[in-house]
Amino acid sequence: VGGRPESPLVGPETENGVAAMAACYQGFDPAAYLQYNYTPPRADFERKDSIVPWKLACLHRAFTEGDVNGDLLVDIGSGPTLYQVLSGCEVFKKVLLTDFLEVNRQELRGWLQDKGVSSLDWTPYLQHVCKLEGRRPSAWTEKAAKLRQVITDIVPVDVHRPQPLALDDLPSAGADCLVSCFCLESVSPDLAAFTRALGHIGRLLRPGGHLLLIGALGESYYFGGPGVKIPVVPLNEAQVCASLKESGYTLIRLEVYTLPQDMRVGVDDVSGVFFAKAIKE
Ligand SMILES: C[S@@+](CC[C@H](N)C(=O)[O-])C[C@H]1O[C@@H](n2cnc3c(N)ncnc32)[C@H](O)[C@@H]1O
Ligand SMILES: O=[N+]([O-])c1ccc2c(c1)CN[C@@H](CO)C2
Repeated sequence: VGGRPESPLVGPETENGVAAMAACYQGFDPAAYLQYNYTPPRADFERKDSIVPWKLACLHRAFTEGDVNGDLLVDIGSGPTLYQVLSGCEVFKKVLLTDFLEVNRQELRGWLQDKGVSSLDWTPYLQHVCKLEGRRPSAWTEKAAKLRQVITDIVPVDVHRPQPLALDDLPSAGADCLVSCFCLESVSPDLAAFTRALGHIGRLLRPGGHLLLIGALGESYYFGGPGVKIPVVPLNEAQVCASLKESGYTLIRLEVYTLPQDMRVGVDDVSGVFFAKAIKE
C-alpha cells in the first residue's frame, strides 16, 4: 500500500506508531504463523475446547441465523488464512479477501489457484464446517469449489487509512458484511488507533450491514515468525464494547473464549478470544 497521506486527524506520535507497526510486519512469516496458530492444539477438531473449532462455530452461527445477507462479504486483514470465510462463502455471492502484506496475498492466491501450494492443508477446516452445516464431510470438495468461485479478489488494505481499500475495490453501496479476525488489535499502536481503525473499516460497510469481529483479549505480543515479536493492544471485553459503540456499531452479541493452559503454546500471551456480532448504524 503506497505512502500514507498526511491525515489532519492524527498527530505525529500516532503516525510514528503506525509506521512502527508496519515495520514490525516486514518480518511476518505466513508459514510460521499458520504453524503456530492453525495446527493442534489450537486447531484440533477432536477437542471440544480447541480455539479454532470455537471460532468456526461462532462464525457458522452468525452467518446462518438468518439476519446476515447481501451480495458482498469483505474480510479485513485476511492474513494467510481462509477459515474466516468458510461459512460466509455459502451466504454471499462475492467475497473479497484483503491484506497489508503481499506475502499473505500471495499465500492465499496459491490456494485459490488450485495449485495446492498453500502452506497449510485446509481440508480438515472445510470438512469441519461441512459437518456444522449438516453436510457429509466429503462435501468439502464442493465447499472448496464454492470458495474458489465466490472469492473475486485479494487486495491490499490498510486499516489506519480513512479509506482502507482502494476505491475501485469496493462498490459505491459498500459491503453488506465485514469479517475481521485478529487484525485491528494486532496492527494498532494503541487503543485510540484500534478504535479509529474500527471506524475506518466501518466506512466500507453499508448502514445496516453486519460486522463479525474476532480478536485477542489480554494479549500484549505475538510472534509473527521466528524472532518476529509483534506488539498487540491488550483489550478487555469492556474496551471492545466501548470501541464498537464509539465507532458507530450496535452490538448484537459478544462471546468470549478463555484459553485453557495447554492452549498457551508460547507464541503469544493471549488469555482469551472474543467474538462480536454488530450492526453498522
Ligand atoms: C494476526 S494476523 C491475522 C490474520 C488472520 N485474519 C487470522 O485470523 O489469523 C494480522 C494481519 O493483519 C495484517 N496487517 C498488518 N498491518 C495492517 C494494516 N495496517 N491494515 C490491515 N491489515 C494489516 C497482517 O499482514 C496480518 O495478516
Ligand atoms: O488460537 N487461535 O486460533 C489464534 C489464532 C490467531 C491468533 C491468536 C490465536 C492469538 N494471537 C493473534 C495475533 O494477535 C493471532
